[in-house]
Amino acid sequence: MAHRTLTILEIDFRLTEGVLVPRSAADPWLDGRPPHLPCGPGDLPEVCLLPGDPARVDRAAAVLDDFRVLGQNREFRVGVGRRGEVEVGVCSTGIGGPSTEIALVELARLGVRTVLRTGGMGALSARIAPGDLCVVTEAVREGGAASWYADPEVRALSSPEVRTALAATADRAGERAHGITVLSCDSYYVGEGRPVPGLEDRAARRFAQVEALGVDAMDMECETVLAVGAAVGLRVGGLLVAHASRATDSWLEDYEPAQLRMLRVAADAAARLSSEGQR
Ligand SMILES: O=P(O)(O)O[C@H]1O[C@H](CO)[C@@H](O)[C@H]1O
Ligand SMILES: O=c1cc[nH]c(=O)[nH]1
Repeated sequence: MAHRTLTILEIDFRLTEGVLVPRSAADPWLDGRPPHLPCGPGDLPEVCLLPGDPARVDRAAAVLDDFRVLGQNREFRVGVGRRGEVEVGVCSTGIGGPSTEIALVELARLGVRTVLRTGGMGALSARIAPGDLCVVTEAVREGGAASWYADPEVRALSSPEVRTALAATADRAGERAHGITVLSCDSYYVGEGRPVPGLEDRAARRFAQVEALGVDAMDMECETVLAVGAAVGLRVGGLLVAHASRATDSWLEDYEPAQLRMLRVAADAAARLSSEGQR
């Protein structure tokens, strides 16, 4: 519908029932297209995978048939493919709460109904080794973008049917996926207790604080996906892969195969959830 948009004196107008209407600043969608995600009405299926990293959108081509990229704007790269007979979307969220919030709100308005974060994490629990898959039960909330959508005492939980689909699909693929609680934080370095020159003590205090919480892992988007997604009416869940273990101070250098295992399980779960929705 972009052909119906006119730009006059650098202001975008849309033609609505024969009348030219300028783009609203309060609600800056134009002809059903959002201001950030590079897609429009009818482009996306009802289930969407949400990696943080835009490069993981292209990796999804290895697990989805007829995969095509719809476009990229900023950190938001969007593609669509098929797992079996079922269409599955993939949209990168970028790093952290603010860009993830934007993706969720725009996806919900574009008609997506179920979202699965497919991301990396740092394991805190010694039972989780680098490369292990984990199904998220809950994200511990540390504020940020999600606090505008759900009060701090509201728990950020995955939807039971999404969690069940991910666990069952992982099991069928022969993966021993851990059920985990993840702490989501909008800071990768000091916030995740990593030393920064001159801030080593602060980072060490933070890491001790994180360890005392007793969570299984840390990432930067699960809270937003679960809390904002639920607030805007989506079914939500997350399948994570341990890129690193903070318990053993180990890092998975050959990360690609682990990401593909995660994407394959997530794509199967997405197809399962989508066909359940159609019954
Ligand atoms: O693996 P992705 O989904 O990119 O996410 C993880 O990687 C980034 C940090 O390197 C953060 O966004 C973290 O949550
Ligand atoms: O240690 C890690 C690894 C991936 N993602 C994170 O947020 N932390």
